[in-house]
Amino acid sequence: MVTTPEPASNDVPARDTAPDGVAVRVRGLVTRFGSQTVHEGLDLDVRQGEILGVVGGSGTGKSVLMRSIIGLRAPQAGTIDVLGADALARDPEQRSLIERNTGVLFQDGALFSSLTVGENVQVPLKEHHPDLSDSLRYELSLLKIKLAGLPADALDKLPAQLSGGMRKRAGLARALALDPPLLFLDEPTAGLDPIGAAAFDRLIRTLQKALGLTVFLVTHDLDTLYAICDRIAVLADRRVIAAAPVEEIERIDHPWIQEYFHGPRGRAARDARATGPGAD
Ligand SMILES: Nc1ncnc2c1ncn2[C@@H]1O[C@H](COP(=O)(O)OP(=O)(O)OP(=O)(O)O)[C@@H](O)[C@H]1O
Repeated sequence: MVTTPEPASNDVPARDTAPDGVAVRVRGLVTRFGSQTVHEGLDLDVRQGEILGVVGGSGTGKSVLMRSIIGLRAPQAGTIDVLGADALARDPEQRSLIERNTGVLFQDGALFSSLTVGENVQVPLKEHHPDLSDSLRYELSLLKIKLAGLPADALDKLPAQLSGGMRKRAGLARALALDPPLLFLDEPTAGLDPIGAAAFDRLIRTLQKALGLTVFLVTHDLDTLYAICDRIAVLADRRVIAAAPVEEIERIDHPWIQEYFHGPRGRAARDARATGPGAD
């Protein structure tokens, strides 16, 4: 695997392992918007090396949770630890360490529309490794684009010239630019047709295994949950009511879980896993 260079000696050391096997630890999280309480004492562990699927009804605070973990919004209370660093610290060194160790794919890809795909992938490289030569940066962006399953000629295209599925892959290439051990994905298969969604699921699983990634994945897609997630965390009643493998989650006697996992779509996703190409 090609890796980005070691930081300079006066820099914060890269940290790519969790001290105790827990890559992300959230404790007592409280999130409020005005009089609306979204999270009330939410606890969650993301274990190193797993794909954790985060599910819950609309408005239960999945995206806000993800944004809090990656430091885009400060909660009213609680602690968030990412690879042993305090994610809520304002200390720029801690922030930089977390930024360098996390890749994020937002729902719409969040690419800069005026930059080519290659330039988009180079943005984090320029920010965190300004000393890299242009040619090395170019080579790295090409590598990431190929890793994300895009053809080399996608490098010089603008995001608007790509299909929705290709834009997601370009966003994934950018998320992987710094070789982060932690990947955050917000609704990665939303808007993709079933074949494209299944291909994207397989890509995430393949990359996760090959690169040893820890993945936090917000989704509504039952097929994704059954196909690639090691554990599922369910948000309801302003907290994580369960975090376990899908077979255990299905059995929990909670109205939202029963409706979600045992409705027609849940049954179809379960059947697809049992009979599909990925079945054991
Ligand atoms: N910046 C904001 N200002 C005010 N309210 C917000 C803000 N961001 C989120 N909320 C509210 O917080 C709640 C949780 O939002 P969030 O986007 O995390 O939900 P979600 O679980 O991801 O939902 P969905 O599955 O529909 O995407 C919602 O009620 C939303 O309206």
